[in-house]
Amino acid sequence: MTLVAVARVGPARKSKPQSEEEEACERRQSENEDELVAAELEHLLVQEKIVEVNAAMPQMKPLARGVVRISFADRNVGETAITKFHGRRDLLKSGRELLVQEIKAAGKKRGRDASAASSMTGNTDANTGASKVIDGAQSYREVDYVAGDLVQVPGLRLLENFVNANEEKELLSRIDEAWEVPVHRRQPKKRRVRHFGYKFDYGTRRCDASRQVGTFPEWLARIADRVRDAVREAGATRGLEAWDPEQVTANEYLPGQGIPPHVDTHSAFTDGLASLSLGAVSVMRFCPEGRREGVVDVLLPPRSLVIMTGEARYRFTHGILQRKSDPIKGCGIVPRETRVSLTFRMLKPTLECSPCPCPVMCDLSHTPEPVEVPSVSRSDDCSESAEKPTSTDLHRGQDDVTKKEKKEAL
Ligand SMILES: O=C(O)CCC(=O)C(=O)O
Ligand SMILES: [Fe+2]
Repeated sequence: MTLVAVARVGPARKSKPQSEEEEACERRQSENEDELVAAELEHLLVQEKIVEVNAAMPQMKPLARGVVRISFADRNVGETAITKFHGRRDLLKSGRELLVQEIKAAGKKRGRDASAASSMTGNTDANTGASKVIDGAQSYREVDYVAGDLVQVPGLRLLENFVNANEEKELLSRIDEAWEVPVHRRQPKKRRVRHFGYKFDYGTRRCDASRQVGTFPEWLARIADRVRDAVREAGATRGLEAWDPEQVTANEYLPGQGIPPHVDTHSAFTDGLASLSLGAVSVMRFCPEGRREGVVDVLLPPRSLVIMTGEARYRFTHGILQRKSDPIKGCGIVPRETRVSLTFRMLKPTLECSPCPCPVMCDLSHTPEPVEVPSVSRSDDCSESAEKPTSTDLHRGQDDVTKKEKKEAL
């Protein structure tokens, strides 16, 4: 996979030239200058020990005035370079600030250059040089710190400081006692997981309600009670007064690890999901019906609880991009650290989803009501016989997770 960074140097260019000749001269100079910037960047990659001398160098291509596109064949090298270069004024001989304006995985998609070029024409905050939303899921976006009710994703709620630092420490050490050895071929190969209450089956994306793997240990039951009260309160208008978590999954995300966009299986879990973040900040991406338009990135601070009810639970996919750093408003590009999450869910007594709040994201078949065709027999809504593609398959626009990784990582 190729990673593309668009580096831009400031400040603004010299005053407008008077004659055609001066203009041509200026153009030549600026073309030269951009070649020089490209050469300087190349030199910097070696100097900063990001690539080795004689190693295959990233490709540098001047794109427009003061803009250089850098293609990295190696994702890690690209991300390291970007983390080290962004926002620095001390790197270029000219003393101009280096801004990494866009970074994305280059695919075979057409119009790639056009999107890169459009990102240079006014999408940059003049004061900070930070990149704004450029192209939905295709690019790095700066994530604002969002808390409280998140209006763009109805039913999403973030409660900060849900546990304190001591509780966080204790939880982390308890979870760390016994990570599971992957047994299913689709169980995440890289991300470590642990299940409480019921095992999650990565093949069916459900829990086998007949196979309880024990009750919650005391340390988890205490937190589960608090999560129960918070979800009940958040979902009071949706009839979640009796919500009680029965299954908990612990996930460990090392830098560069994530979870593909998905909706938790409609037929297996009730409305109301909650996830507690521990250890480090991360960014969760929500997409309406898995589409890139309307994507919302939400910062999850450590010790916070994110609650999904209604549309957030049934209609929006949620996922964590596989990144080594996240651009966070006011903090710059923040390297990822190990995050552990505890996801609390309640099982449905039987596999059903009726009436389904969002049939396109449902794992069960929802056949439209028959319209005066008495001779055609139809299976009931929510029959298991005709499964739709999974919600993960329905997702479009995931930028940096390959199909294979998607299958493996969920
Ligand atoms: O890590 C998280 O917070 C989310 C995990 C998740 O979405 C899941 O286990 O279904
Ligand atoms: Fe989930």
